[in-house]
Amino acid sequence: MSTSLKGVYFWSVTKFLTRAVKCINEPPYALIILNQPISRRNNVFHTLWENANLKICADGGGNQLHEAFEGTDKQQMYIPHYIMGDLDSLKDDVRDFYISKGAKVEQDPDQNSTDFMKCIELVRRKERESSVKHEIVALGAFGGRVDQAMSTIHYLYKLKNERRIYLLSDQNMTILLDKGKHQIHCNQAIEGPTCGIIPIGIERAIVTTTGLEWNLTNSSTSFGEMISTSNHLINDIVMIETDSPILWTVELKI
Ligand SMILES: Nc1ncnc2c1ncn2[C@@H]1O[C@H](COP(=O)(O)OP(=O)(O)OP(=O)(O)O)[C@@H](O)[C@H]1O
Ligand SMILES: Cc1ncc(C[n+]2csc(CCO)c2C)c(N)n1
Repeated sequence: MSTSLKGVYFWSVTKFLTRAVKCINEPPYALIILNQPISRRNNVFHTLWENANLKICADGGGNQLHEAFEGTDKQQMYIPHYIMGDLDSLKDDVRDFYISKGAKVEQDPDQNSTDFMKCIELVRRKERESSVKHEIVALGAFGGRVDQAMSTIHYLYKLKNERRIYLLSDQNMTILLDKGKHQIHCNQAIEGPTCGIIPIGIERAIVTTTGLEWNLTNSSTSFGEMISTSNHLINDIVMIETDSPILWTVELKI
């Protein structure tokens, strides 16, 4: 994944939530809607949707999209390009509704990969056709099944050298920071104050931070030793240097 000349990775985790109009300077992204409730109160959904180049529902994610806007005009507005998965969750009436509105429904029965991974495979396929590289925003990544949440984090690891993936849930944005230096641009009107640095999937990490209330300085972090949760942003720029991949998670005020 690309870094600046100084080898620093730049992140703007709220850029998706604040873009008023499609911005040509930002990399295109694919929005993947997972099978978790979409809150109608979530007033950034429209922004996320409008700015996405490719809109995909992962199987039962189609039911969630349909249900979230049931009985409103918006149900007709939010038509995904694809519904993809093994399709053991997509309801027949939802499938028929979206097909009638022009969505493509694709079934992949493979029982060794999740619907989320099938959606990522679809993004890869579309990229081979168009040579456009997408970042990925996955909506509804946490809040339900723990095995699904862990599987999603596992894919962050698998894809860490391929592309940026942002996991969104109702109250959080989560990304994987690979080993190296990271400059995270936070918009405190939307993000924080609460954040965490989670050394999951590795033995331990040595981490140094600035911009947090409880900074780490060459601190060793691992499960059973110390992990930084319930930390607070105190700056719009957070710097994190780590010798191993770690999760960065920040609360959203949306
Ligand atoms: N309870 C949940 N919590 C978090 N994520 C979920 C949950 N349920 C589903 N997902 C995400 O939404 C995607 C689509 O889920 P769906 O319920 O349609 O299929 P599934 O059969 O439960 O999942 P899969 O086939 O991927 O194992 C999953 O691949 C997963 O990424
Ligand atoms: C070691 C191992 N554990 C679990 C599964 C089951 N599984 C993993 S992804 C998936 C698809 C669900 O739509 C299913 C059934 C497997 N195949 N291999």
